[in-house]
Amino acid sequence: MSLSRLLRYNQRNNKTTASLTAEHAFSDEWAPSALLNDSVNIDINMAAKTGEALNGSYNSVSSSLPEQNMLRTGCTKSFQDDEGVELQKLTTCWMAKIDTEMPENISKIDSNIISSPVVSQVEARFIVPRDKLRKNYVDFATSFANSLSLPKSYSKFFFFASKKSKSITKKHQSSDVGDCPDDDHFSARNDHDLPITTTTMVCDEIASTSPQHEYGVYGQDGVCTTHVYSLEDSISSLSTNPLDDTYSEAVHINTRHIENTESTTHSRKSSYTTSLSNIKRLFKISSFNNHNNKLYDPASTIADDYAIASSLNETTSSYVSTASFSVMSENEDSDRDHVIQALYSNIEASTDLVSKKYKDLNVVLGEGSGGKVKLVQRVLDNKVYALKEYRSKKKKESERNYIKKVISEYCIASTLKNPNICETLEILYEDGKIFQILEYCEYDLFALVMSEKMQYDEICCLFKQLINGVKYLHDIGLSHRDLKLDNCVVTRKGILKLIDFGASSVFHYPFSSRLIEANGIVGSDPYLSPEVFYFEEYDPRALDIWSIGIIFFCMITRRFPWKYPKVKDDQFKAFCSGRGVPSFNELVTRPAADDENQYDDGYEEGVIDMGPNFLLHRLPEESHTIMRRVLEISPFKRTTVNKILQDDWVKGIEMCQVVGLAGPDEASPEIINNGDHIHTSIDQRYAHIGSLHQQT
Ligand SMILES: Nc1ncnc2c1ncn2[C@@H]1O[C@H](COP(=O)(O)OP(=O)(O)OP(=O)(O)O)[C@@H](O)[C@H]1O
Repeated sequence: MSLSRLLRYNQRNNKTTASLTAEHAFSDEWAPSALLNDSVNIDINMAAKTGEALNGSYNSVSSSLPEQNMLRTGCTKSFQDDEGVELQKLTTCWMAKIDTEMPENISKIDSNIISSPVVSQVEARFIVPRDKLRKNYVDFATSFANSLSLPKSYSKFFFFASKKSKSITKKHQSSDVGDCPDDDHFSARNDHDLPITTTTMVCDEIASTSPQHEYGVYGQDGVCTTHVYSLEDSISSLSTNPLDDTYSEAVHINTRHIENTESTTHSRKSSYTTSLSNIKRLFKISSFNNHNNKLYDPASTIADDYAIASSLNETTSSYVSTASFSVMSENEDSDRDHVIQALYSNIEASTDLVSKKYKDLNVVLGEGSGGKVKLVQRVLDNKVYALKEYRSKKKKESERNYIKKVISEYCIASTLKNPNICETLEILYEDGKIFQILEYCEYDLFALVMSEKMQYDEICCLFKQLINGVKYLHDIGLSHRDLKLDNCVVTRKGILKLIDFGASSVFHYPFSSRLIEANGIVGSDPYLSPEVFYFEEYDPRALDIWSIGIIFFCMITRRFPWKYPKVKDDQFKAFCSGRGVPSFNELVTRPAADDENQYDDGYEEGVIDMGPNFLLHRLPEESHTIMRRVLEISPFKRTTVNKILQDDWVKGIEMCQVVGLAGPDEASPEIINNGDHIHTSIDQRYAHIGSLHQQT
């Protein structure tokens, strides 16, 4: 299906491109296309077959598959396309050059149906030098006050004092091994103090009756204890383990948070409300330490940690226990209200109207759950920017929450300074609407992928830039949580930048070794990692890593691997199969191996129809080593952004880099193309999702 046909279809069906993509990516065309092979005549839908096997009473998922269905062959050459003209049309650009320009193991795909990737996410851990932290604090407070035309002294109202309080604690798992704060999942196997919630206690009870399902929660003695997750899918379709009856109860109790799972884009209720209080807390810590001119003080950190946990609870949706929430000071809450109202009043009172400063160029770049993004020109110097007009307040939404969401996103985005992060310049208010001004980037990655013009080297370059952008976020304690093609924009010179920090979350504060887990399902289904559906709380870094893998897959194949990562999805089920474990429960909770070289995910050379190979055989062979670990089902075994960058293939990617200062207000930064690849140019009419929609 060509782009225009796809979009017309989309329009006819009154769907967004993204949801269309998601639906189509998993049509019946997928499995057979992957399996067509001259040498092995398979006339069944393998995914269905695999699903059947998974539902049967076999000892293990791998043993459940009949031997004759195991394809072990060089699958690429024998691919047979029998869709005639339509298919030929589809394989015109770089896909047509697969045999010559891409690694041999990549199989052609028989359909041109592109998935419109929907992505999400934010935020990183913070182990930053004190100097850098102080600088961040000063930059943030100053830029925030400036952007709102606040007097400098006003920024002090932005930070709150924490209240010391006792809390019941629970040990939490971490996701990887290693104590080095600069490396990977730094907090692995550390104990983390978090207030207990009702839900976690319920699950603790359940888990204690089924010790073989315990995972990833390490006590001082190094023994795993338990964690919370719900497993309705595994029960319904995968597991044959009698102990799973216990899990039925857990599912019954813990599925309240699984909402809107059929929709492509998930609610951001919790994440939006997280950001402001968390970022205030984050800077409060630096403010505190700076003010007292003393080095890291564990005592103050504990108090701060507790305060962070309190403010974090504010962000969770109604199902979360209020045991810790209730101890949050009423004063603190009203302080916060006061500040938000004051900030809002200040924006409202501003005479810096958007219509006076920017001319609307009547081009819609994109539209999402957060609002509409348009092209504008600054009156002062005729420079072009992207203007994000936030959606209006919903009827049922309180004014406070609405303002908080908008300001949170702005606070985070405007603080980030990196060549691979889109610069946010200012926030403005006019006629009851709030606007954000962003650096303009000529293309979005979704449109570039849809153009079918990208060469392999260019894809790799953009992929490495994406990893670098995420590394920057993770290094400062922030996870994005909504990474997707649509949230990557690209400049004319081929520099990729991340946008949309509406779902981002802080996972780590300076001077704290504690991992702050995220909760809630945010983002877009195809990019979500499996644990997001199964765990009540999860490490948001691992979610970002998974989304990076899905984005790479989408760039290479121009389609989604599945609709969502749940075992009721046949494609995802096939991906989970053949891994030598009895149930999905075990798959998603497998702890990290002590010895990384012992990594085992069931990968088998030559198998193309199930397990990791289900995706890998569609990707360049050189990417397999790291992509296995990126798309690792267990978040505890999944790799980290630093390790991705250490991979030989990734290290060897020639990536375009910005040298000097980035951003529209700076003198033009130099861009170094470290290879001889070129970056695709596409007609501006097709350069953004918004304009694609307008064309149809
Ligand atoms: N700085 C920019 N330059 C060019 N295009 C942009 C820019 N920012 C956003 N866009 C376009 O607008 C689209 C929507 O932007 P954004 O993701 O910020 O909106 P949103 O409402 O938060 O979307 P979502 O539903 O994903 O939350 C992007 O996919 C992109 O195509």
